Amino acid sequence: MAAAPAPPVTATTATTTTTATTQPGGREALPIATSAEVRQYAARVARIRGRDLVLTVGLFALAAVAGLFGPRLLGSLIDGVQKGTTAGHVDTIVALIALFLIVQTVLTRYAKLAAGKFGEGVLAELRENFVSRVLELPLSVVERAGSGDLLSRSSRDVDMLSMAARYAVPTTLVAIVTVLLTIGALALVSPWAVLPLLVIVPPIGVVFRWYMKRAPEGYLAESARYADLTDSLAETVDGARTVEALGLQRHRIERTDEEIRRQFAAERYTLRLRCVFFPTAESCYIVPVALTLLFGGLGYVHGSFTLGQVTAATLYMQQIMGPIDEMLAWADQLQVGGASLARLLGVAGVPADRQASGEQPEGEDLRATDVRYSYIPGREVLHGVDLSLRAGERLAMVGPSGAGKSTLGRLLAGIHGPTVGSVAVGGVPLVELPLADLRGQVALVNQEHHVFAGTVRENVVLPRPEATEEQVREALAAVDALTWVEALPEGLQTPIGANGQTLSPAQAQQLALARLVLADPHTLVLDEATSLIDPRAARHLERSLAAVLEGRTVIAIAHRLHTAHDADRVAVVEDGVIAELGSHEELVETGGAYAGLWDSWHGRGAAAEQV
Ligand SMILES: Nc1ncnc2c1ncn2[C@@H]1O[C@H](COP(=O)(O)OP(=O)(O)OP(=O)(O)O)[C@@H](O)[C@H]1O
Repeated sequence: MAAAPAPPVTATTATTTTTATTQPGGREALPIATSAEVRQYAARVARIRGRDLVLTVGLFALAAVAGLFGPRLLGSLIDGVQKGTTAGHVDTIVALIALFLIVQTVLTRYAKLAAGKFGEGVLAELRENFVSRVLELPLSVVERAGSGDLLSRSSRDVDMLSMAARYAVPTTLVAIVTVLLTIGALALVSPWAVLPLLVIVPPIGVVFRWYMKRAPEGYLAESARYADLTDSLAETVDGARTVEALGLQRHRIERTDEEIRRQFAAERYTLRLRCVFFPTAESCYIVPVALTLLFGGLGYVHGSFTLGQVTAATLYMQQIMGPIDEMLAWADQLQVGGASLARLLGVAGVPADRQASGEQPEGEDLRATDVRYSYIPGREVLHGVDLSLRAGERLAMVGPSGAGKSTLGRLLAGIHGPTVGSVAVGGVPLVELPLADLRGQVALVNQEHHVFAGTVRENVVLPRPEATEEQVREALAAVDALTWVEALPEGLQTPIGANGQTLSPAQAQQLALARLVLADPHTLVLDEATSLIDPRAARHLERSLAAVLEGRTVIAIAHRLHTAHDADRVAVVEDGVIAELGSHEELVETGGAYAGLWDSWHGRGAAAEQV
């Protein structure tokens, strides 16, 4: 096969430190664990599951020992027949061969069972760790990495690893044990019988080293390219309407073609490695058998070996090639599994963006002190914001597009931690509160009203799984949603989301609001909560929202000036700082940016309501 150029490897070769790398499109891939970390993890698993591992290897070793009696007995049978023996002796040997075959079969069955238990146990633990690590990932990291990377790690990499844990690891261990025992059995037949095996060690060693030097990078690059492709496809599907509206089909197809080309190059590279490695290794297998027959035959003619010895040595030589082949074949799968394990473990290398200090907030006041924030290192979008809110206060944030209102809102809701400075509630920084406690203090309300696959009840109780039926109904009633929920075919138990009843955006938003009522935070940050919903639904929703806001501190990112007019204070955000802060009256009197906006709103009338 023609040599393919090696694809550029953006995933690290995992030799020194856990690393995040930049992907096409400016995305920052999640980190990949180093080979030292992968080895440490494997050693830890071997320690924790030592009993299962010893049982598995022990049973396979016993099965291999049982399998070694056959050739030896056959050899002695041939020698016996040659020298002249009784029919009874022949029958005994045949019965013994049959007995050892049965013992080997039974032991192999239990060994495979033990191997299965071991592999499934390792996999289950790894999956659980992975899921809990993914759920703890800082949102900012997921946003930077894109969903494709996470999706491919949780699907393709888990699949690859399950192949390795279920089959490659146990089979390789068994093959190693079987090869060692068979070499021992060969040496017992005659120390000379081991020599033909040594002939194939150099060529297989060379090609194996050549392969192992290239394969880890190759498989990591293959996984990374697969993640890029998944990302690109997911982006196209998510943004299908935008693609259609802006006529971007050609552009998206070209982008996908490019991703496919890169993935193809990565796969062709690893295929080329396999095309060199496997044929070379497999063509070596026949050599020791041929040499044993040749030199064994010569030795027999010269009287150095018996026919039985030659038969036993040839059978052992043939028998040993099976496990050697399995070792080499699974080495490939182990490489793939190792690369996948490095990608799964790498997720644990993402530093947490919050660390619970155990302190409890005293009071409900929210305070931002010298808050600075950068999405991309070196590109600050908030430049030192100070803001203090009393419990129960209503603050409206206004300002031009891109000024930093949403970013500040997300920091005030504790979604992201500030790069510099702090946002604290009752004296405790939000990033020092466990997530469950944080959601009971401050929450963000925005246009994202995702409906999870499950029943209406399951969707509402997400922040408080222990909520009673009565509390769920009260929460739904508070946002004016109980009537339509009860009208659904199975009421609270009606399946919604994927494969369930379809909800309107307003209904989905009401469920999100009911969730908030259950979480019961004292402070809410509203970001464009109703702007995308049709005006009639919006009015209905505003009533639901008003019920939720009642009695809470509210920071509203205001897109209508009347929201600002009705608020206790208004913050004008410009270029990442709070340029003006005061009540509507004070700001109008000062004659600054807000006064200008207010004048123009008056001047243009209701049509100019949008800021
Ligand atoms: N996820 C992100 N990654 C990188 N930069 C971002 C990200 N989100 C926002 N920004 C940048 O941060 C700056 C502030 O954006 P932000 O959305 O907070 O402004 P805004 O005042 O809320 O604007 P709008 O009213 O249009 O929503 C902008 O320059 C924007 O491009």
